[in-house]
Formats: sequence, C-alpha cells, structure tokens
Amino acid sequence: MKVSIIGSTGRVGKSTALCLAEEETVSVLQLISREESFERSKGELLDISDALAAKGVSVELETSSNIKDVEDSKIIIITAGIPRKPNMERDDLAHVNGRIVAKYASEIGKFAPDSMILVVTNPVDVMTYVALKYSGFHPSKVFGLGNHLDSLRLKNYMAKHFNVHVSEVHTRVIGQHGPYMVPLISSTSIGGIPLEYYSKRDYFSDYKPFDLEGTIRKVINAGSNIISRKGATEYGPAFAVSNIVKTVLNDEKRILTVSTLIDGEVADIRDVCLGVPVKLGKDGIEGIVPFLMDDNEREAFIEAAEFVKGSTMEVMRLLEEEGLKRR
Ligand SMILES: NC(=O)c1ccc[n+]([C@@H]2O[C@H](COP(=O)([O-])OP(=O)(O)OC[C@H]3O[C@@H](n4cnc5c(N)ncnc54)[C@H](O)[C@@H]3O)[C@@H](O)[C@H]2O)c1
Repeated sequence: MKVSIIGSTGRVGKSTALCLAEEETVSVLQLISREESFERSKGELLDISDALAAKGVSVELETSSNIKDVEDSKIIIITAGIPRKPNMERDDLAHVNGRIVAKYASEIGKFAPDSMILVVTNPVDVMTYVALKYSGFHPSKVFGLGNHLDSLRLKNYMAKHFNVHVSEVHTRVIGQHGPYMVPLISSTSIGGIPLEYYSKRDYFSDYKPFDLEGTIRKVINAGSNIISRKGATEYGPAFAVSNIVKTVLNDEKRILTVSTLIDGEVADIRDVCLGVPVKLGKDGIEGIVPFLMDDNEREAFIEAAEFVKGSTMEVMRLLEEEGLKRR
C-alpha cells in the first residue's frame, strides 16, 4: 500500500503526509518534491518520523526529487502548484497550474501506469480533467478533491446550528469546487428526517430558524475566509484527502463527492470534470451514484458545467499550443 504525494513540502502536501501516516492508512509514504525543495522535504520527513515515534506508529517514509520514484504507488496525490492569495479566484490559477499538473500526470502515466491519481491542485475540477487527459488513465482512476471538503463544511455548519452530532447530517455539495458549487439541499436530512420538516415544526427545544442562504454563502467563502486570516487551508483538505485515500485502500465502498469525468450520466452533460457522488472502492470510482436534483439545483449544476467546461477547454488549448503532448 504505497502512496505518493507530489508537492509534499507545501502546506497541503505536508499536512496530508502527517495525516495519512498517523492514521496508519498506508505502509509506504513517498514524499516527492522538486530538486530545490529536497532538503526541506527531508526535514519534513524527519519531523513526521518523530511524530510517528511519539504515536507508536510505524510507516515507511521515503523522500525523493525523482518522479520515477512514484512507481508501484497505489494512489498518487498531486498537491503541487500555486495556491490562491486573498482576493483571488481558484480559476485564476488554471493556466499556470495546468502546466504543472499536465507534466506530472504525464510522468505518472509513464512510471506508475497502474496507479490512481487524486488531484488537489486548484482549480481542482479543471486540473482533474488535465490529469485525466495527460496521464492517459481510465476515468475511474483519476479524481479530484473539492466538493467532499465543501460537503464536510456544510455538514459541520448544519450540525452546529441544529446542535446535533455531525454524523447525523446527511448532505452534499456537488458541481464546481468554487462559486458555482451546488448544495444538494433537496436531499438533505438530519437524523434521517428531511431538512424541510425542521422548518415546519420544532423538533428540538433549542430550535432556531435555519438561515439556508447565509449558510450556503459561508460554504462558498469558507476557503477564502481561512486564506484571508492564515494564508492557506491545510488541515481540512488534508483530512478530506485522507477520507478518500482510506476509502480506496480499504475498499470501503463509501459514497463520497469527488470531481470526476461526467459523460452523459448527469443532465446530459459531457466531457467535463465536476463533483458528483461516486462509490469508491479498491479500483477507484465504481460508478456515479444516481442522485435527485430539484429544478433549481439542476439549473445550477448545468451552469457549473458550462463554466468549468469553458475554463477547461481554454486551458487544454493553451497547453496544446505550448506543445505539451498528451499521452
Ligand atoms: N482541492 C482542494 O480542496 C484544495 C484545498 C486547499 C488547497 N488546494 C490547492 O492545493 C495547491 C497547493 O496548496 P498549498 O497551500 O499546499 O500551496 P504551497 O505553496 O504551500 O505548496 C505548493 C507546493 O507545490 C510545489 N510547487 C510550486 N510550484 C511548482 C512547480 N512549478 N512545479 C512543481 N511543484 C511546484 C511547491 O514546491 C510546494 O511543494 C494549490 O493549488 C491550492 O489552491 C486545493
């Protein structure tokens, strides 16, 4: 069970490394960095080793600046790339990060042809498509983190509002990891009871009206809100990545929302990567789980698809113009 992280000296990369190692999800963790970050990567490895000793956990940690060392990985996580600064949209990074992701995906296709790729680099839906096309992998093997994190944020806000354990909230966010995200409110339930019932009667003695619009705005702005205060998001993405990796390595068949290629399965949308609920197991995506949308959600999902597709096609055109050849 070898897992590699590309971009392992970055804030998301190193937090992900610690999280995966301390949960004993993997047996070998390969930290890949650029040549100029190699010493730093070694430092991260030593620091994580100390943490694991304190925890009494034994995971083999390796570090390399040679991409060839991703070979034999089951999953390769790409976190390499430029992060957003305050007041930037994720989409502003599409071209510059597209180059980085295309290069690594192509090398992964060459050195680890039987692996799976989990993309974290933003704008993640566009980058998932780039990784898919430049690795030459089957769509079931390439997926992106975005809406799983958004879904966790929504769950968390709702659990706090209704004062229930977070596991009682069943909800998800689909579409784009960004302003075109679509919270699936029509299928949201708390303790198995549809959300709409909670506005009709007082289920709890401490019931307060739920501000749905305000909560959705909070989820959309959650990343920016953290970035404007501390410069980056780290722990949320790292633990969300760990959920996905564990689900695959342990063949858990959990239904998580990841960015994946949509090709006619939803609202007749084709050839774009977006967040949808999928069943995940040891071979990656076992299928998109059919889900219900009301008319507004469907319209918003189609709008998200149009936006992400426009951005994706533009990046693919620029990469091809620059001579980056697909596998
Ligand atoms: N999908 C999500 O939910 C999510 C959440 C948080 C961050 N992100 C994204 O993850 C990426 C990393 O964020 P971060 O905060 O860790 O950034 P960071 O600046 O801390 O780390 C970036 C990493 O990428 C590497 N890197 C930078 N330029 C590179 C290049 N040209 N070639 C190869 N490697 C390069 C750096 O060496 C470093 O290891 C960003 O694109 C960020 O927007 C996504």
